[in-house]
Amino acid sequence: MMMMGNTFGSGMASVFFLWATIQQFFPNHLKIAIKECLISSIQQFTFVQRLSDRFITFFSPYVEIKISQYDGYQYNHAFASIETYLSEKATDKAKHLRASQVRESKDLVLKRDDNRTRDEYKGANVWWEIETDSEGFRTYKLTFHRRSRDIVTDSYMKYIFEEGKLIDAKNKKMKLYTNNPSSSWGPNKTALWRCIDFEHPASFDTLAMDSKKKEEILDDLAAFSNGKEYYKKIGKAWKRGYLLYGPPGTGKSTMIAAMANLLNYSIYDVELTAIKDNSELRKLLIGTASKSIIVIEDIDCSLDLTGQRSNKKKKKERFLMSWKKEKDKEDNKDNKSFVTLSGLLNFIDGIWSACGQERIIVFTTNHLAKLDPALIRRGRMDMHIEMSYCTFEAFKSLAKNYLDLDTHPLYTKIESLLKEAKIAPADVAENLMKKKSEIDADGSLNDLINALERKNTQNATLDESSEKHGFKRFNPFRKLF
Ligand SMILES: Nc1ncnc2c1ncn2[C@@H]1O[C@H](COP(=O)(O)OP(=O)(O)OP(=O)(O)O)[C@@H](O)[C@H]1O
Ligand SMILES: [Mg+2]
Repeated sequence: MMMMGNTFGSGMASVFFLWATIQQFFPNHLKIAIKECLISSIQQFTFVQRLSDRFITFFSPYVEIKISQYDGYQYNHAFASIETYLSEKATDKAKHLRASQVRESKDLVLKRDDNRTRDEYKGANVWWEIETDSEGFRTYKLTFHRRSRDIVTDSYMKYIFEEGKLIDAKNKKMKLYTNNPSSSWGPNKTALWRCIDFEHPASFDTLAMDSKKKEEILDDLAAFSNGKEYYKKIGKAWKRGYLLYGPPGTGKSTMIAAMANLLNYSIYDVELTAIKDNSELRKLLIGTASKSIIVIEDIDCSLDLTGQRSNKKKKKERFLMSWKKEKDKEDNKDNKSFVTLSGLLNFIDGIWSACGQERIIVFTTNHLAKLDPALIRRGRMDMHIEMSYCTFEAFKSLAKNYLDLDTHPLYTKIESLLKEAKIAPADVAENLMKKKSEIDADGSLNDLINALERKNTQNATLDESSEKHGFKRFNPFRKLF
């Protein structure tokens, strides 16, 4: 076809060149005769081409439709539906299958495991093929006979998109995506995100924290997820930011998992240090789907996001950044991120955030005081949630969870020790965990009491030495809000 097109083009050029020469040198009556002759040969040529087109179509009567994983920067959700449909539904027609066991189910689940699958719909045969380009982006190619064109375009495509969505809803499969290039997860390897099924047992029922605070968070999440019309009415992008702060082991990551389970959202775990620059961050964030939680853990460690820098310091940093960039270009081995605070802020409240709807952004930090006030101001991070050391109320909820205990004679002692001790729920949970085959509530509670007493002695020693040296113990988690 291509060759035929070229021949036709160069043939036409020669005809026009000939005509120009004739115009210049030939008498009128000859010109008219030659003109008529030329017109009839052009007509014959186009006729031959039409004929050859029909000939090719006759011998290759197949039509192809391509569905790519990404439409520009945006993830193509039709692609995801096709993938779900093909991997779960079209197994009876596939030659190669993959068996796996899913969560609580005892049965093996069969999934398609070949690159080419035949499917049948209302008597029409179609073939699906997956192609991966050099950058890792995938494209589904659908091939069918042209006589099935109407069935395929009018109803088969609609059918598979709907089926794919239904299967996803039924399986309630949430995904955990990461952009970390070092992770070698499969099977959905893409250049932007890699993902696995998200299966975390965390829930708000098992999360030990102040019950009033928990209630507030649950109400906020419910208002957000049902707020489609409200956000539209007030003209705001349907998104919400949560900042979780507190010492290590107080349940920040657990709360994110509980949020995902509650709302049935997928999680995008953003590794900022693996992102080259602001434009790569933008690409990544635009590639996220709706109904998702975008998580940036330990934001203070991921980037230099400290606030109130002096101009002099800023200038010096900018100089160092550009120098480093040049150096990176040179040896291309330093993996440092060049995402800036403004790049991040731009995403949070810029137009990028409006590209997708129903998205939650969560930042976590152990050091609230280290963050730039611009990053955590209200409106950007709508709700600031302090995850604190274990209180007696949180302990009771952990004991109920781990030991099935509502009350115990040792509770009074534990309550008074907890008033002094700064112990994370993770450490309490560690002591309450079953160490033998049988639950030994007394043993676990005594372990906890020993741990609390040790903590209190350590704190007392620290306080004593602080007083002696005339400084106060620094508390980075002082409540700012
Ligand atoms: N509030 C809590 N309620 C129930 N379990 C908790 C709580 N906090 C911590 N845990 C337990 O401790 C483990 C560690 O908690 P998690 O990873 O959520 O802490 P974190 O605050 O994210 O810590 P880090 O700041 O180090 O990331 C969890 O697997 C969970 O079992
Ligand atoms: Mg964590």
